[in-house]
Amino acid sequence: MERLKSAVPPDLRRAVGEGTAADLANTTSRLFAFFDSLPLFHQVMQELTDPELALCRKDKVKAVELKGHGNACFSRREFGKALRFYSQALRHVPINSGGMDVNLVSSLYVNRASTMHKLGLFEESLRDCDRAITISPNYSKAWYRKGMVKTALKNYSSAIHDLEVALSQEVTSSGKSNIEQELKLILEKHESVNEAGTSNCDSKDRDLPLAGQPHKIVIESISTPNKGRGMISTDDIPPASLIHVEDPLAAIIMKSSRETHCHFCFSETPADVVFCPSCTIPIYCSKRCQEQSAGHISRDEDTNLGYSTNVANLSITSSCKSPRSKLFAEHRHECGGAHWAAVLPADVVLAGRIIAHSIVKRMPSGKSFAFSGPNLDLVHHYDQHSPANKLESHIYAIVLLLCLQNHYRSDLLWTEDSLSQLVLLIFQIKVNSIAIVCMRSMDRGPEHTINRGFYVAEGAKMCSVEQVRVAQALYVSGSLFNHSCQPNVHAYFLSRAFVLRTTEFIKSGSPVELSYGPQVGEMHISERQKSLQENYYFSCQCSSCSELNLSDLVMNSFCCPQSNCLGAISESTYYRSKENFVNVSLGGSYVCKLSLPDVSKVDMDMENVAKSLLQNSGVSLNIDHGCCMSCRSCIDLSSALATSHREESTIDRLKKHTFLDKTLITEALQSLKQLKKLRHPYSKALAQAEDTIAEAFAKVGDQELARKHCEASIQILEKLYHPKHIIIAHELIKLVSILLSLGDGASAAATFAQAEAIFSLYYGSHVEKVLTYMGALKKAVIDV
Ligand SMILES: C[S@@+](CC[C@H](N)C(=O)[O-])C[C@H]1O[C@@H](n2cnc3c(N)ncnc32)[C@H](O)[C@@H]1O
Repeated sequence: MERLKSAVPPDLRRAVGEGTAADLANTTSRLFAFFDSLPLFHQVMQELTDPELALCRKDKVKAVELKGHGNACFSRREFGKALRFYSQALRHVPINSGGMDVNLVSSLYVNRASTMHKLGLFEESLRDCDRAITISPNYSKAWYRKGMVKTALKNYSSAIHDLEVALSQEVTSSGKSNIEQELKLILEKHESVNEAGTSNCDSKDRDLPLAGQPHKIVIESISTPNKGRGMISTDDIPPASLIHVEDPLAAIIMKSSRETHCHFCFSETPADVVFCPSCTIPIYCSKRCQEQSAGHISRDEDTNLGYSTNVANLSITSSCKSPRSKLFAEHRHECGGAHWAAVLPADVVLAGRIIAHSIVKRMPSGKSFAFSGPNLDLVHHYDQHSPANKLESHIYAIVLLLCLQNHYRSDLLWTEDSLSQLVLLIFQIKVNSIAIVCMRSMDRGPEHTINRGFYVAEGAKMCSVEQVRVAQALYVSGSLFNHSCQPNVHAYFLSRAFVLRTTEFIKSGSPVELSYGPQVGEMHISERQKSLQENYYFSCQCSSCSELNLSDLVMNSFCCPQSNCLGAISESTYYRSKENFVNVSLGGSYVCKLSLPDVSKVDMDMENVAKSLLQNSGVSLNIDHGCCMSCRSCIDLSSALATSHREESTIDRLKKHTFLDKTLITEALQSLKQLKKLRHPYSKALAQAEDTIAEAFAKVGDQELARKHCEASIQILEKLYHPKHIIIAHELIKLVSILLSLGDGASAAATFAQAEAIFSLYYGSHVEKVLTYMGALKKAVIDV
């Protein structure tokens, strides 16, 4: 794309960069006319759309070669490596009905099944056997392997059936006698051992979980004076109520998760990963996801296959009704050899999926029709974008349109207006799409340092999760929720479904707002304002951005040099006007204007931290950066900052080392001591330092000290966030595992109950679905 960008002449570049949304018809058609006469453009389009040049074509020769490597590793008993080679072979082998070499594909499934059997991955192995049998029902080796895995699972009667089928299909006498021997052994075991339950081997290929039903709560979209449209509640809503469940109009995996997560449901892929039948790019956790994403669905596509969540009970009035999403094979138009979808940025490919969805919905069979995108009526902020962004999106819109036309051929006619619509859609996606976040389990050996993780007693499995952004999606109704830095709803995902739950009581008529990322306690007001302005083009006026609050005062602050003063010293300058407003600026730039909280409601912490600002009403007052907000003593801020960064990075070394020696911990403790002299006792830097040190002590087995530092971290976090914030629950979970290791069952149970109560507020009945470790931890707490 850089080649195309630099070929655009300066006058056209200027016209595009300085143009507004009203000029789009003109700027897009001028740029298209320029590209149409540019040989380089046609070369780029050829590279992107010609299947002969595609890097993602199926390749039988390569598949055979990879199978050979797999076989060699298997004979050397390098099963992990063999598994990877067989999977890669399956990725490259043609598996669509046209070019499929049936014997090669089914032997690959069976070889992978045998490898997974060796690795103890029984469920996965059985699924591959079934895949081989579906393709080659008379394939003796597939039935044999299936029988052997069932034997390992002690499911003898089923294993006997499978081996009998294998025997009836086997043609070689050596093969027959081998199966007969196994059968004899199994029959003996069957007589002496009780039967195990049947395994749910094909569960992966069955239905995805339902997201659950939202409460019958009415939220509606209204027009607000300064936030555009927004959602409000038309009823009182209790805390922890499920208020919204929605499937995406379209979604796309992030590049960083392409090799680890299913491209349809976005869960982590199992060992028996499934590939696209026509190209080598997407990977899926099951055949079911593959079919939904790439097409080839044998059942009626309009039938609800069990995954889509039912939003029928959710009353959303006015213009924000979500179209009942029909299943649409969103990868189908990208497939077929060309690799443009793997090369273009995710938001551009997402725009392509939305257009393809609308094309497929309206496509009258056998007739050409004019392109027009879906009328999503979403904000785009086109005019506020930088000239570079505008030019880039123009180029992507032209390229995408031609890629789509290449797929739909003469069915798709387009006009200048089509290009303007596409540019706007790309900008709508920038502001309205939502990152799908999943909780990745980090269940490794106890030697690993973890994020938000915890350890249980010696020898037990360590369970932990970290948040990963796996995909980007557009939700039609979900796009109408505005932002607050102190949200009253929590958003999470069940597979592709977007779920919203209230975290506090919401009075009828109040705004229902989620966080776009920036939150009080997580980010300082200056960072929140900057992030929201840069990404969403608004200046936040939520309650936490319009009134002075403790969290913002202390989060990045230093402590006062006067020994008995709890005042905070900030990098920001606070100027209080006679009208009792406080103007905040940072590094000479204005940040925002805040009102003073009602003095009668100010708690002691806040008063101690910012006495000067709160008490001298009716006079103007300047608290310069580096000066105490309570007693106005000053420190050398730049030297304090430099020392703090140095000490923080000494402590952070604990996270980078797998094996912690005594010196590292001693140095970290020294740094913590220095940090405590510098940083305000409620500052984020101290909370993080305490947390890192707690994890280090847990790792080396000193659970008493781990407990002490973990509790210190929680105490600070309770000042920065409110005590029922989800961050506190994650920290409490760490404390539970430390308490379990100490054998303090009573404290562990009480702390677990505290964390569980907070999580229930955020996830309701979905707690264990989202935080998969909770079930095991609960059991550990009960068992102690
Ligand atoms: C995902 S949309 C939300 C719905 C939007 N208000 C509408 O009318 O379609 C995001 C945009 O809404 C506006 N917005 C969201 N939260 C806001 C807030 N707290 N204050 C001001 N504008 C806000 C901004 O223009 C932002 O770019």
